[in-house]
Amino acid sequence: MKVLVLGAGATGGYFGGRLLEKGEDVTFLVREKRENQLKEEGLVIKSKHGDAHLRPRTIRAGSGDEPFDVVFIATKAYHLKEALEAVEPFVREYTTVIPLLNGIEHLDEMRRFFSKDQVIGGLCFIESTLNEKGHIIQTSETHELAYGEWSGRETDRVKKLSETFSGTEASFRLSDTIEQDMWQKYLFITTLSGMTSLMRSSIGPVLDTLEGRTYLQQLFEEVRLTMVENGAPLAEGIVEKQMGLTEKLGYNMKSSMLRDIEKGLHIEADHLQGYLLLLAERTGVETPLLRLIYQHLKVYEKNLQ
Ligand SMILES: NC(=O)C1=CN([C@@H]2O[C@H](COP(=O)(O)OP(=O)(O)OC[C@H]3O[C@@H](n4cnc5c(N)ncnc54)[C@H](OP(=O)(O)O)[C@@H]3O)[C@@H](O)[C@H]2O)C=CC1
Ligand SMILES: CC(C)(CO)C(=O)C(=O)O
Repeated sequence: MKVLVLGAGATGGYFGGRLLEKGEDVTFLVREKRENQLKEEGLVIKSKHGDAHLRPRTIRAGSGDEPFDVVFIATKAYHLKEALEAVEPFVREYTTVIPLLNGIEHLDEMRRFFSKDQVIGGLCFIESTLNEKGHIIQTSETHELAYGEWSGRETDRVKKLSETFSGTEASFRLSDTIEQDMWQKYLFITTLSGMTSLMRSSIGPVLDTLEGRTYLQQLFEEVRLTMVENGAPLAEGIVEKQMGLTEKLGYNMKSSMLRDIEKGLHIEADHLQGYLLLLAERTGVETPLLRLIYQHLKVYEKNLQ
């Protein structure tokens, strides 16, 4: 299977790199600076699951229209439109497109570019970042990429994907509840990134204070209610489950949003917290803490300009 990864950053570089390491036919669609970095340094993964030093094949936007069987979309949400324009010529009607972004709003944009049938569900659980040399630094125990049909069915195409993804160092999981998985990850990441960014702290110190835990629970509840009122298929008891998961995170665990803030980079505030506020307004859900967090993130963005 010919695999194209759009974006050789922290997530795309990691999972695409693991497929390449296994011997799959992987190409990365990149921009000039990253292409040069990959030529000079190679695709370097430093991970608790084993390091890798790879020489990937890269292509650039406008460099032709070679077809691919599967395309991973692994950019930040604020780069999505340009990224989709770049990848479009490499997609055919038989191509399966798998998004790795956090959130939900990108699905609308992707379905405008490709047919509903081409885009399946996808997400990843991983802590990964790029250092100043462009090396991928992967620090979490979990390094899982989940994908699946919206119907949950094990179709021929996802069976073929499973074969391609099996035996890889990272964990690729075929899910029969991918829509629910994506909403639940969205609940988790909006809360975790919102709280750790607001507090400018990893999760440990936040949980170490009584008020921190109370606010975390309140934020989970605001987001859960917003999602449920907008028809999201969340499981019963999801807040208790995710509070439990959060308590088990390492003391120094940070969201990728906080890591980006620490590096002075752009963040996905509109895509994550902002979109939820729109959904809350649409259905009349009160979300005071989410509003404060969004305002805080917008002030950070304003100061970047
Ligand atoms: N990092 C993490 O731990 C996790 C991240 N996520 C989510 O995954 C998504 C991707 O995040 P992440 O991998 O961290 O982001 P990164 O910024 O590390 O990587 C994104 C990559 O996309 C590239 N890119 C952007 N636009 C284009 C384009 N038009 N053509 C080609 N390449 C392009 C960027 O390249 P360039 O260098 O040219 O800008 C960059 O290398 C986000 O939604 C994030 O929330 C989810 C789970 C964990
Ligand atoms: C919480 C985590 C690390 C899980 O994958 C994540 O998605 C992020 O920080 O963006």
